Amino acid sequence: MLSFMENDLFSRRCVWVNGPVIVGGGPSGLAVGACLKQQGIPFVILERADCIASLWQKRTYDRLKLHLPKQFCQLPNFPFPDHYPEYPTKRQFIEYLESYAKNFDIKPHFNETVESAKYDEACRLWRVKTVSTNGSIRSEVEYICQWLVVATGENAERVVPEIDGLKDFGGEILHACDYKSGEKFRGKKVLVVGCGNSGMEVSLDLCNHDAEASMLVRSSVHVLPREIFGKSTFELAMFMLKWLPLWLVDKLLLIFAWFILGNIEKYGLKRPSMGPLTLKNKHGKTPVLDIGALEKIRSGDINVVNGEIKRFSCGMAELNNGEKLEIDSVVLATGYCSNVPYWLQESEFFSKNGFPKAPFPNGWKGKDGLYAVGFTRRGLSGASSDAIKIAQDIGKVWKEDLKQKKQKVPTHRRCISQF
Ligand SMILES: Cc1cc2nc3c(=O)[nH]c(=O)nc-3n(C[C@H](O)[C@H](O)[C@H](O)COP(=O)(O)OP(=O)(O)OC[C@H]3O[C@@H](n4cnc5c(N)ncnc54)[C@H](O)[C@@H]3O)c2cc1C
Ligand SMILES: NC(=O)C1=CN([C@@H]2O[C@H](COP(=O)(O)OP(=O)(O)OC[C@H]3O[C@@H](n4cnc5c(N)ncnc54)[C@H](OP(=O)(O)O)[C@@H]3O)[C@@H](O)[C@H]2O)C=CC1
Ligand SMILES: O=C(O)C(=O)Cc1c[nH]c2ccccc12
Repeated sequence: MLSFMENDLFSRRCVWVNGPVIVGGGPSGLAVGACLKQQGIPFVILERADCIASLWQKRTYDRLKLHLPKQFCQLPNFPFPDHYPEYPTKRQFIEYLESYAKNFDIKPHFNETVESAKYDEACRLWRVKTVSTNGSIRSEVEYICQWLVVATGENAERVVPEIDGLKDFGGEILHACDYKSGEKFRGKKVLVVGCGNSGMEVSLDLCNHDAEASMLVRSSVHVLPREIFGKSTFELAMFMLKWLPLWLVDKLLLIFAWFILGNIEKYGLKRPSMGPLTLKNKHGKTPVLDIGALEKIRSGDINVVNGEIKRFSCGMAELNNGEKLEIDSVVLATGYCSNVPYWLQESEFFSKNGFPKAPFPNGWKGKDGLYAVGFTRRGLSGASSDAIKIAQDIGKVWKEDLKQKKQKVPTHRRCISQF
């Protein structure tokens, strides 16, 4: 390790990593780490936050629960405790991840943000640069490694739309990732922009805290019941997909949804023309799994507003159709995006939107030792299947290298023993 300090406020180091560098200490990074540990392969995880799974610990609301049953959300080689409910709470999921990291003795480097990563053709190694600040001290580290595993997630950055007049609005405007609870909005008129799972659940939470929630739907949305005839919709869909084509499973899901939820279009929730799983596969748009918002929409407690925001003014949102909404606060449940294009200098494997170009199940491996985990648009189960494949793939090369090194060892040992 080379290390030098230029002055008190700035340090720069260069570190050789024997094994892969994993960028991101969320469920995906931890899963790869655990699978590598099992093969005795060392690695370094770089995490920009001061904890593991920062999305879950810092950027989600209090009432959040997993919306897929627990068997689809557990990471490799470490099941959820038996006493966990079918849909663990956010706290339980975080505790599970903490014990996962402890069980496999995974210790990420916290507070280190990867700002660039580049393959050095000359030495055939990756150069990964991180920045961390501790008070007034800025530290830069360059990690050099043979393998780079991208595990920064599909939800790395918030999407904040540019809407005229946001500055003139006057009330509170926050993204869903900063929303914790409806407590502080009691009695307030809140506009929730977006009707994905976040928009629906934030609206429901606001309602449960006696706030007046309006939810803006600009295009369309698939709402499915979380359970169909007592069985999880997701599980049922996965089961049907073993025997039936995607389009047919989509049709059946919509028939069941119609049977259980009725016609939701009359509440302003227009369904997309593509089926729910096809849409998820093609465009990554997750269907809403209803956990109670629909009932509040039916009863009129959540007010669905169709349209797009034209501009904000003082205490007001004006829509394209001329409608004006008087509101106190705005929650932007407008989704997330990948941040890979900001730091990874590579354009063959990753596309401009920060997702691997190859669709599932082929988007986990690039060339020159580059891997991606957790970009399958299949939630935690997709991340787990990527992690297993990546660790196996690295393991093969690792064992081969080890064999070659061992073959060289006797001569080396002889040399030493001659002294
Ligand atoms: C509200 C919400 C609920 C969800 N519920 C479910 C569910 O019930 N079931 C399911 O299967 N999926 C769910 N998901 C999908 C979600 O993608 C996964 O749960 C999971 O968090 C993905 O793990 P990940 O490690 O890939 O990404 P993340 O959890 O986002 O972790 C990525 C980590 O990388 C770090 N990072 C990012 N950029 C950098 C950088 N440049 N340098 C260093 N570190 C960096 C981040 O700080 C973060 O800790 C949910 C998503 C959201 C937003
Ligand atoms: N309990 C759970 O497990 C939960 C899981 N999640 C997951 O987290 C991920 C992210 O979900 P979510 O945060 O809901 O994001 P999504 O990307 O799913 O939804 C974003 C919503 O915002 C709308 N939108 C975006 N920009 C604008 C704009 N400028 N004006 C009006 N509307 C806009 C979109 O509309 P349009 O369709 O027209 O683009 C869409 O309705 C998903 O995978 C989801 O399943 C989230 C919450 C809870
Ligand atoms: O909640 C998410 O973000 C997920 O990605 C979980 C998920 C993967 N595939 C799905 C299909 C229907 C509903 C949720 C998911």
